[in-house]
Amino acid sequence: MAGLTREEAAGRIMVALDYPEAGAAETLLRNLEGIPCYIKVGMQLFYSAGPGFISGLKDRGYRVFLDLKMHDIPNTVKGGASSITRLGVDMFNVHGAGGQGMMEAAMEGVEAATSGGSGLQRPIVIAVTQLTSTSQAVLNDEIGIAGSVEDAVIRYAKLAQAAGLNGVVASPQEVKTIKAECGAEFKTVTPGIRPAGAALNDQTRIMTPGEALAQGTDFMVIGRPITGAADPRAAIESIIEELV
Ligand SMILES: O=C(O)c1cc(=O)[nH]c(=O)n1[C@@H]1O[C@H](COP(=O)(O)O)[C@@H](O)[C@H]1O
Repeated sequence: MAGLTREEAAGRIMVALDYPEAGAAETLLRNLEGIPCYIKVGMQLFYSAGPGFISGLKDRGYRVFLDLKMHDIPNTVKGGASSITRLGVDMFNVHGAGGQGMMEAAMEGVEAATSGGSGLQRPIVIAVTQLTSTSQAVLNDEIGIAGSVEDAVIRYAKLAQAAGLNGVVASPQEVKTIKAECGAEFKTVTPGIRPAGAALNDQTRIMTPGEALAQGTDFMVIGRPITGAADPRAAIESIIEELV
């Protein structure tokens, strides 16, 4: 629908390896072998498999998004960002709720790790806005933030941009407004992707892969619709098919 090549389409998909240990993740990777997708490692797998798993992915040529959603005082986040940068990942995230100062500290951490001829690449740094599991009702009535989800997301996106970050994690439903407010170059990474008919699980702000691409999203984070499928390779192939 959007004229992407198969390779471009695969490159926009970030497969979320939400597994309890490396063995299960390796089984999935073997199943998807040869598909040039991005790999997302989140807290469940990283806390279990650790930095060695990340270097293994990099050695095999994968682009890696390390999703640890750092949210702490600026000094701690700065140190964490340096350590993550030294793992050689292509992308990592912090939580926008830490505010502009915390996000600036993350960028200082990246700078500290990459300066002085370290030879390390600068990862793309993005901020989590409002989780895609958060509904309008939960935001207003439970968390106690007034206004629309979209307003809250845009507020974080602008703070992230002011802090020098490269983009945000948000739902595909907010992509057009983020791009309008922050510019086309500001990256949008969107979970909450559900092929037509797939189970929503705990996601609330969702779109199909084709709809998300039409909104102009840069990357789609997709976990269970692929990892929970009886045939994960067929599942990702069918998503790629929807995007070309
Ligand atoms: O930062 C993320 O990646 C993230 C942010 C967000 O708002 N919502 C969200 O679902 N995610 C992650 O994206 C993935 C979505 O997985 P599925 O719901 O299984 O497709 C999970 O690994 C989540 O941790």
